[in-house]
Amino acid sequence: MAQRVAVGESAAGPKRTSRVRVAVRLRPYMDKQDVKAEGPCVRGLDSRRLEIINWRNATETLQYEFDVFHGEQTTQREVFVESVKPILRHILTGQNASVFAYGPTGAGKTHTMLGTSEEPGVIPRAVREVFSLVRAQQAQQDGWEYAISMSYLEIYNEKVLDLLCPSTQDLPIREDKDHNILIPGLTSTTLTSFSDFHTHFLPASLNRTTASTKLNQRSSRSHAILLIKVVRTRHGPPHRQQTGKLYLVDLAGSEDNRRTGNQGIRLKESGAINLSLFTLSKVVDALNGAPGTRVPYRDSKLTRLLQDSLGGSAHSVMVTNVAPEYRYYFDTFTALNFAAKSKQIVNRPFVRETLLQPTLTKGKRPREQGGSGSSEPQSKKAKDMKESKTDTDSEPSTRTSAHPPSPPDGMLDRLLALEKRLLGLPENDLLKTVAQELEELRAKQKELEKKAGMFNPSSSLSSSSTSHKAKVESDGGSSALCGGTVGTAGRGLREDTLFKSNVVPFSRKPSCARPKKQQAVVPPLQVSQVQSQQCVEECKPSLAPKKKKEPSEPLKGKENGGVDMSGDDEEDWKAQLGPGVLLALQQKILDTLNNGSLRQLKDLQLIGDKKAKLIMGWREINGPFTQVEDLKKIEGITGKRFASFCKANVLSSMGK
Ligand SMILES: Nc1ncnc2c1ncn2[C@@H]1O[C@H](COP(=O)(O)OP(=O)(O)OP(=O)(O)O)[C@@H](O)[C@H]1O
Repeated sequence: MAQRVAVGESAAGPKRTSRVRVAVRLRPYMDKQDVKAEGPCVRGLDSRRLEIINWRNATETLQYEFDVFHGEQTTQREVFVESVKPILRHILTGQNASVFAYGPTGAGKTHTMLGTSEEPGVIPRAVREVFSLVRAQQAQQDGWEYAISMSYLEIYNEKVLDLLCPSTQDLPIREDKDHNILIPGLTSTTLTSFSDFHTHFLPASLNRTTASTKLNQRSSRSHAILLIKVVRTRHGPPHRQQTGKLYLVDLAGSEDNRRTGNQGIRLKESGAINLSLFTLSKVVDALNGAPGTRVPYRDSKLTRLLQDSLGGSAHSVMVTNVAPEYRYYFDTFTALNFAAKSKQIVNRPFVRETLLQPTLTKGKRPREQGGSGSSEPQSKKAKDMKESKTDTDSEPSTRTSAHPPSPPDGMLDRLLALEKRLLGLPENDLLKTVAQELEELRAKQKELEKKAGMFNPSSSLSSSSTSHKAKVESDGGSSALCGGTVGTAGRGLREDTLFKSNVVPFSRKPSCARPKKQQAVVPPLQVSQVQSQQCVEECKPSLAPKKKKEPSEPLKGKENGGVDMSGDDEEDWKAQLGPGVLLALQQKILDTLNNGSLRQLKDLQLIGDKKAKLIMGWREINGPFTQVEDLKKIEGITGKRFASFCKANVLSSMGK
């Protein structure tokens, strides 16, 4: 009987493990992607390290270290030779290998994996290499007979589609008793030469689902997975067969739909893409967590399919593609954190081998069975990072940090959690959150209506007096990425400490100047008629007269639009509301601050994209806000600004 044996458990030697090798590739800077001419926010330091400007303080950078860093000038050949070629030999000995390109949309994943006819990428180079490895083995007459085959599929909207046979419907993913992942019905085409591969692969690639989005004219809307299988058979005794699989995966890009401009079908695709990448990051989390943690492979088709390539049996290489322009900053930041996490995954390679029945006739391929087989110890992966040229942009002499550049323990968890939230909630969670929110609002409305009934019901005020649209100038919002209002003075001690170990001053002047002032449309302050009545009764001297001039007088808006309600009557309005109402409304704001998604935070008055992200970052690092006043600990939120925030949001939520 045949049996699959983990390399580590073989008699051949002590336990050996193979971890996921992480390479990061920085795409060349593209003018057209940088409409504000802000320059790059990421740069290479050496053949393993890069740095990115700290979004909390533009005078600092965050440094990361990976197995390999491929700078902007790296050629396709160099990427292949340094990051991919070393793992390919394993598939000739019954082991699995996988290469997957991860990263934000438009950062260069397809370029890396597929490339062009002038600059072929990892996929054509890897397949060519497999053929030449097999030829070399055959030339040695090692007693094995080799057969190479390919399958090609895409996961589109959580459906597995056969790219070699596009008419087939969603294919099932199965696992056999040896935990091999199988896709019954998936076309498998035998290849006899590299040109054979070309013949089948090129037309199949055209079947892949792509579309134009704001960020990429030809954006991959699916995860494409090429499977190259090498089966080697020994016909003399002992009759054995080994199957090695190579997965070459071009993942769809993670997307922030506020930037892609996706709508309709694109938005649905994007939801599926983000969900599967989110699951991928959960899988990575679990693999890095305590032993025995449940790994949620089954939560998405992508992770289910990659199950025997990630954290399992494969020699894996993840090429994380990042883009240097500021518009990709948060995508880059989260991708780097994801990659840094993945670096810790440990795989345990094993040989997939079947002992053949002696009666097997030549040419017949037996079914894979469980059973014992010999295992081949995998040689420990050599640290063969050759020192490549130093990125010309880097200025190591100006750096003073002697600390290891990778983020400190614990920080990664928090950053990953932040990443997940920034990627957006899964659709179901989002719906639940919205439903819950609506429920609360209804209850609040009832409560307010009840209260309103207690005041003079005949008194009325036109709602137009409090509802106003005005174009206001942003305060120059000063992107957090560019320093702007983000100073260091207000930064919490803990945040300072956390970053101290791996941040150094960015040695050149940050190329981003303060952003140009933006025009923002102020959403109407929705104070309902009910509250208006309440105000007239309770706050005659202050609020009522002011309402008259509000529509014609643009208010000072901050961030993404909002109203600056600060003024002489700062404390008056609180008194007018009454302590009970005020407390309830403040609690609601506090809940949003602690639990709100990025979108919900941005829905708060005077909170724009930058502040919302700062709030998320703050609570990731410091835990929940204990009181609304804690907001003052966020950089750029001064006492005055906080007062305006409170007033605008309390009044605004009364209006809801
Ligand atoms: N290393 C590189 N050198 C030159 N051009 C590059 C490089 N990487 C990417 N590009 C170019 O950048 C653009 C976007 O790259 P690509 O389509 O590969 O991104 P992607 O990450 O696959 O995006 P998506 O996830 O939306 O499919 C393409 O025009 C591509 O040719």
